[in-house]
Amino acid sequence: MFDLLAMTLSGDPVAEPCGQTETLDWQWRGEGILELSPRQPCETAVVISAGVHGNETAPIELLNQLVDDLLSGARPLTVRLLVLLGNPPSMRINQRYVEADMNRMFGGRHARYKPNDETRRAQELEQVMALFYRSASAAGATQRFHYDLHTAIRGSQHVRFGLLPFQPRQQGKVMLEWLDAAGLDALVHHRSPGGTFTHFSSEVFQADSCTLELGKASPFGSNDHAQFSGVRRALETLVSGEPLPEREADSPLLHYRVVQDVIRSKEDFQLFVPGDALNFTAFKKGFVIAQESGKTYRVEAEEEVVLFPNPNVAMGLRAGLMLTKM
Ligand SMILES: O=C(O)CCC(=O)N[C@@H](CCC(=O)O)C(=O)O
Ligand SMILES: [Zn+2]
Repeated sequence: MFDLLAMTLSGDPVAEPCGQTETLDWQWRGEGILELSPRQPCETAVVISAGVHGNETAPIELLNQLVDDLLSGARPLTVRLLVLLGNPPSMRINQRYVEADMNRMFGGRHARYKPNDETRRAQELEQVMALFYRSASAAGATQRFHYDLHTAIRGSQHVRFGLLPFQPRQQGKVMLEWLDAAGLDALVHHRSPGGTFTHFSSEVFQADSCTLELGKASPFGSNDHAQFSGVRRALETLVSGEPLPEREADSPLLHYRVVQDVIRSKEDFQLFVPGDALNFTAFKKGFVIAQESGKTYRVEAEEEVVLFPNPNVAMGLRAGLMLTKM
């Protein structure tokens, strides 16, 4: 049977770019880009992406299994579904990216970079998403979701969490209930626009969008999928129109807001978060998080927690986020 991940990793041209099962039609729209449509009319258009960072393999495996279940008929499809494996060349070499981080390029920001495979791919994904949501709307699908699946570089005090892109409208109630049911430990609310894929889908297509972080990056085949069973179950219910699963978590979902974006903008940038600090480690007021000529980042609230601290990002990019509890 058609194996999305194997097909994408092989890089081979696809012999049959479209096909059907008893209940759905599928179409290979480009490398790692698969659209699935049920024969019945539906109100919901869903994009699920993974592999925008090539070394974040757990969600790629999870998504591949979901596609397999749909194509084999083990699971019914009741939504229009676009599945995207974001950055196949970086998946092949198990690296976050080849030349530049694609998850900073969306919303046309790819035009600010020297052209490369990743700028072209970001543009292609934007176009594919636009066509998908438009054609789904024309076919009567009015509700749009986008979940972009990632894993973190560091270990984390919250193993499963989501990041909601900044947007002026209220976050959709249906999505918030879904995120809770998926058993996430925390939700981070961005406070400014960014070049992420979910910011793009939220801003341009008014999709209910969330970046999901599932554990720590490991090579293909070495992921503990039991950690993400709630998210897998929630995705299954989403694509099959089933009731939400029961939340499997000991504690309620925590909410954080971003209070500082730490940007590496000078060569002498230094980050003072210890290399072994987990995501969501707390720092007290006054702690110097980072410094470069002309700028010092300090904890300003009584306590702030750090997310994605990384001194090795390219110039001009985010080297960490500071959050407070909401
Ligand atoms: O662990 C890290 O440093 C990064 C993990 C990751 O790729 N996270 C996403 C979050 C996107 C968002 O803010 O919505 C990213 O940095 O692109
Ligand atoms: Zn990522």
